Amino acid sequence: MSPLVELVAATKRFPTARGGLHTALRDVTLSVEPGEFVALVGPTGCGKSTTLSLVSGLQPASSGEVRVKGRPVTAIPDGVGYMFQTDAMLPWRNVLGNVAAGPLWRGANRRDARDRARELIARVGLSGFESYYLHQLSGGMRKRVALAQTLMIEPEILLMDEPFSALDVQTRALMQHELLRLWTGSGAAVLFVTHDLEEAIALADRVVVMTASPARVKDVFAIGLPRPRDVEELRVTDGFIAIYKQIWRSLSAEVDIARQEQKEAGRVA
Ligand SMILES: Nc1ncnc2c1ncn2[C@@H]1O[C@H](COP(=O)(O)OP(=O)(O)OP(=O)(O)O)[C@@H](O)[C@H]1O
Repeated sequence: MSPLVELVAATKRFPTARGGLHTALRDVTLSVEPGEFVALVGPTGCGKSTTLSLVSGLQPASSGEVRVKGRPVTAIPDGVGYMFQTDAMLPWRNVLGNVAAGPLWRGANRRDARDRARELIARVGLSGFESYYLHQLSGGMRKRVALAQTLMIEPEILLMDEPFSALDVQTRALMQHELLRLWTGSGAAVLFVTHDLEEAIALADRVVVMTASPARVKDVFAIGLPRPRDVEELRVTDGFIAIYKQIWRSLSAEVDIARQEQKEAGRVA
């Protein structure tokens, strides 16, 4: 059986302002199996979001192959949910209206969409807040709305691009916990981009370390920590600390390279 998500020697080049080409990804080979949680970590600007945009069909690969459910990605594939760092909530709609919006745009029956939205609002812990608007919600509550919006399509694949990075430490831990709770048993595969190595280890089955730009896959680490996981308790266990040190050795070398390159670019500019 083919993996749910598969990149084979995927390369992405972007045109630069000076008329040249910038290689953001080079020969990235990566797969995600059904139900698997994979985290991508790498230095700032290395190409993590670009990897997600190839899988989501938002950007075509310049060369190589990108397949979802065994088929080449040419447009946004069915069954893919996307959650970004920024909120995707419409300020003029309340929580219920926002969560129901996606299926309504796709022509779903109004009552069915709203019933399902209510169900999901309850699942993310926001019962009673259906009529609230964006400005009446905390950062964590907005993330819950975003999760409910994404789950409305019952995604087989969840692409998450630093979804919790704007949150304070406590709310972030709470949302990580909520994500694991909602993901467990859903059967969905997750491809999760983060700057935060602790977050990657706490959540994922595998952590993929990407190189400094252009991004390649440097190392892949299997996270054998047992589930269910308590993301806060886990961080102080010997197993967590041991795998953290191992991955950090790989990642920190790339962070140093990226910093050095930035310094040199600054000197040239
Ligand atoms: N649409 C685009 N057009 C031109 N260049 C782009 C485009 N999207 C990304 N890039 C460039 O590709 C490189 C990788 O960007 P990307 O956003 O994928 O990195 P990242 O690892 O997700 O960054 P961060 O860690 O800061 O979120 C960067 O140099 C970026 O400027």
